Amino acid sequence: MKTDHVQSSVRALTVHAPRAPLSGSVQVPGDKSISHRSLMFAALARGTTHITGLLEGEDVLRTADAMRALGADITRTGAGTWTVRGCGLDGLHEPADVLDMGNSGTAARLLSGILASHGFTSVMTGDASLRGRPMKRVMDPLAATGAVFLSRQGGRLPLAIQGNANPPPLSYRLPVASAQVKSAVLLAGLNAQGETRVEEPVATRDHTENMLRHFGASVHVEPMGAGGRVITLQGRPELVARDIVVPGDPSSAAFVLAAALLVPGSAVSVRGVGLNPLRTGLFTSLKEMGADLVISNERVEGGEPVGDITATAGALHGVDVPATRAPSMIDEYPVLAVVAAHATGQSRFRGLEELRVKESDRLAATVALLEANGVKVEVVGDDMIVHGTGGAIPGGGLVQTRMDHRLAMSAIVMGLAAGKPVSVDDTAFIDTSFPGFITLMNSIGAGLAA
Ligand SMILES: O=C(O)C1=C[C@@H](OP(=O)(O)O)[C@@H](O)[C@H](O)C1
Ligand SMILES: C=C(OP(=O)(O)O)C(=O)O
Repeated sequence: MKTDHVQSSVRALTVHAPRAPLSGSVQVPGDKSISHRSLMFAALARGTTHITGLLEGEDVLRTADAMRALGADITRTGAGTWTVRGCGLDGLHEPADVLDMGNSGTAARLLSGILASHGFTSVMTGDASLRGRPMKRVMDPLAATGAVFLSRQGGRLPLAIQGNANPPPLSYRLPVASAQVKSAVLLAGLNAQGETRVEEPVATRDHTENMLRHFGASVHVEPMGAGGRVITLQGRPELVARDIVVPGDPSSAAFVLAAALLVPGSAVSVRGVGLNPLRTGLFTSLKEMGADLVISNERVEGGEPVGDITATAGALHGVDVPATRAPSMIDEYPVLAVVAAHATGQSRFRGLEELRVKESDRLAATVALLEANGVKVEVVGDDMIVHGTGGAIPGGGLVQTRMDHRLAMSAIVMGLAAGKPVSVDDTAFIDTSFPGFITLMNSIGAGLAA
């Protein structure tokens, strides 16, 4: 039986409400989406890229290992500071072993675009969670490269790819609102002669578009319909190394800010948070709930908007979040559901079908998290309806985190605001995206057993 290295360190935790309000000013680790892309694109560029603020979570370290296996010279020179000596577009070589992408869907799916458009054979696998997630959503568009894919039934890892070094340009309309699928197609198009085109009916995070432009590719984005976009990429660009500053991850800041909103008397600031408009749906939703959330010191760092966010505890009421907002907050629904459980009145989150295929079935897992702690919640089609307690989450339940880092962190936030302690079966997977989370939460007074 393959032992996934994160699973081998199960870390259960019982969370009690803190004796005093949370307070302080912190920084969260670098953005996971931008960190993955920094390593991948720097490896494809000519020259040496210096990265600061890289997220050193398990998921991103898997990407570093994979790009090394493909020939990039990647070195850690300090906390969050890394150097990548790139190979150029044609410089990657066949990996000598299976590429293990751990728990990371972003790593596996973006890398599939690179592997499909290089003239060698490679095999990707992952942990039990990732091996259960759909890869057909990238295999389908990437088939047009002429690459050959061999996967388990239903398009699941392990996946073997015999790539084509001279793919035709691709043209694809996304059937699901997925930045990972969009990015896989664009990455494959890098090696194609001609223009690759991706239509997305709903805009999704545009870190790939921004960063490819940063490295010198010709990428154009045009509006399409109501909220959609067409992205075009000119193939075979000369990608040139350029330094990268990774902002704080808003999907990680979400947990710290939510805890501050729920623990009475708390006020916490998170500095240097990425504020890419396609990542800030949670903050919009929290403000609609009446949250005292103040964004200050806005600036641009490394081409991305950044700001400091201060959350102050106070009364919250229910919110109706439209499906069109989902892509800009897709990873934040578990923790938003915890905030909604605390609020007064009903909240409805619409169009959550994509939650079913994350590290866990997050729709089912979030429902179970709430119900185990005495909160009434329903699923109607692809919508979740949370019946807020008005500040009296009963608690006292055990949360099964199902190898999902965001379930574990959401359960911890709930425990800090519940009447009775909340038990979390395993916090180990938090290291995939937010190493040091428990230490950081204790630095603002959470009082978690380390
Ligand atoms: O492109 C990315 O970096 C990501 C896109 C999202 O997945 P989908 O694009 O599949 O929605 C998100 O859930 C994931 O955490 C990171
Ligand atoms: C879904 C997530 O990441 P990935 O798809 O990379 O596993 C996440 O970080 O919530």
